[in-house]
Amino acid sequence: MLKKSFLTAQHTLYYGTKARHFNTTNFTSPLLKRMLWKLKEMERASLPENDLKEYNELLTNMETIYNAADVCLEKGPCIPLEPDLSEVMASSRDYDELLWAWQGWRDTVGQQLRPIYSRYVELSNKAAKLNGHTDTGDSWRVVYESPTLEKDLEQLYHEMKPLYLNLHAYVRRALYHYYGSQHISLRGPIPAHLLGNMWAQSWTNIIDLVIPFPSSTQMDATMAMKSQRWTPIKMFEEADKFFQSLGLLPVLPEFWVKSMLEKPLDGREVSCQTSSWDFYNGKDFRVKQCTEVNMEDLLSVFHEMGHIQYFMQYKDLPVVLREGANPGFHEAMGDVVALSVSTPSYLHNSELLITQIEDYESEINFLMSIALEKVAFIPFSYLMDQFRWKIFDGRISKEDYNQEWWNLRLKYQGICPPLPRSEEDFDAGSKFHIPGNVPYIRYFISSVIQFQFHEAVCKASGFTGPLHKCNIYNSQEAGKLLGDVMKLGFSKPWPEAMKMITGQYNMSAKSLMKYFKPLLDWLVAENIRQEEILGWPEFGCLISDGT
Ligand SMILES: O=C(CCC(O)(O)[C@H](Cc1ccccc1)NC(=O)c1ccccc1)N[C@@H](Cc1ccccc1)C(=O)O
Ligand SMILES: [Zn+2]
Repeated sequence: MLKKSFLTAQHTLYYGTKARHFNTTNFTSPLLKRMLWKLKEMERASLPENDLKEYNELLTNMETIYNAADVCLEKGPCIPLEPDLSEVMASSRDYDELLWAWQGWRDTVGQQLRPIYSRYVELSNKAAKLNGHTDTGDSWRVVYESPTLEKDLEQLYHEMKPLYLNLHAYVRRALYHYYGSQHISLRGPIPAHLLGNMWAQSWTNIIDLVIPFPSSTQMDATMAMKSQRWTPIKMFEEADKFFQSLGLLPVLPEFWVKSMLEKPLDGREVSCQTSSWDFYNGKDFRVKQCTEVNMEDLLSVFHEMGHIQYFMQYKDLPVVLREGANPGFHEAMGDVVALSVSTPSYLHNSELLITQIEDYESEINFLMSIALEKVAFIPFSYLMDQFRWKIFDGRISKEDYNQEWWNLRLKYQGICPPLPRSEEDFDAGSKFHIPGNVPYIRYFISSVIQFQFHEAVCKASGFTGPLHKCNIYNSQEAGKLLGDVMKLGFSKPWPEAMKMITGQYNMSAKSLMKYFKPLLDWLVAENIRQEEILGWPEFGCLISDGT
């Protein structure tokens, strides 16, 4: 991989340097200007050879540490993140067992990564400056072609904040009832290890603790998938069928042969971080996923098949334009389709949901299950690059990585570390995308635009009911909207692609807020009834030594 990465950089340097000879100011073709602008973005290829070699080694070391990490039981096996530790975080309801997994993962991964990360930051910034950017954060943001990007994102975050605060207060109350007042304060943040996920980024796994109407329909497609002996292949076939029902492209035969759809049983060490790959030859597209048979992974399958669909739709463009309109678009396509997959109507048609009761209580239960995924994710996906942008531009110095990480986790998510943390730790490094050098604001943007796309494709399909009941299965009109934008790749500025789908140029949280309106109304009433405090005026966890 190191050898290939070096050869790729040489290729990028050769063509990027050639592109730099052209002054495109007076060029008449916008497409040509765009292609040359893209070619000039050489990233790491601009580094002197020895720096480039060191940079690639740092990235490889960080990813190796992350992939090889596991947590060892006193007597007995060492267990990896996927699927074992994630399963503990999802299903354990024992405060101390959750604490063991949460701390073990961070002790193993975070501490090793810390010294490597600060050197990676230095070299990454050096490359950014050689490409004419102020720092790596600047170079990451330039792909969105928007001088007001940071302000626009802050505005979107504030539009959605009331929804998050009400969900947070309600969930805190439910966890307070279950884990008790010695662990949770109703005026404080929520301990980070109690939310059903290693990073508290998705709260769907604690639906059983927070379900508003326990006696009404609880969508549990996971049980049905397991009892009907679904397999990972079947999950990908279902996704492929759904995309075809929209008039979009089926995956090619090679996909089924060359993808890795399950964790290998032959003991091979693989990275179980999910990813999709375009081999740029117009026919080889692959997913690598350690798929488990459950609803969460079914949605992840749709997410990845959205990447694959994008690859196939733009496969005939010049290579330099084979990208999403912006990285958020590439992350959103699969999730738009997944919003339909989550509906009782789709699950019923797939025989994953027997009863389909349409009463108010089932509707609130349903909206809660979607909010635990999508609303809980908003502050997490926002803070991940607030953190890194500040490191890259020097506002966060390497001595303060962990303190600043927890300041942001408290400020935006209202969660706290259930154990004392120090600057020996690097808790941000426990999330793949940090050692994996994968920007994260794309997922925040996807969270917003996927609801704009959902509203647009539902309208195109002729659906007129409430957004959360819309299932676009079999709608060629819906598929055409998405397909036409995916065919553009990176050839047009993303606002034009946005206008093609939604009729407007800008990102807006209105669709997301419209989707969750019935739930927000219920949450506000419930929180008033319980006299909840919105937010967390107290700031720390009740650490077990009673402080
Ligand atoms: O990381 C992922 C899914 C993996 C991916 O598809 O976004 C993957 C990330 C990755 C992995 C290795 C190298 C680079 C990126 N992205 C792709 O495979 C990808 C991205 C852009 C174009 C083509 C493929 N999801 C995020 C956020 C998320 C998304 C959707 C639902 C829940 C959570 C997470 O799990 O925290
Ligand atoms: Zn993705």
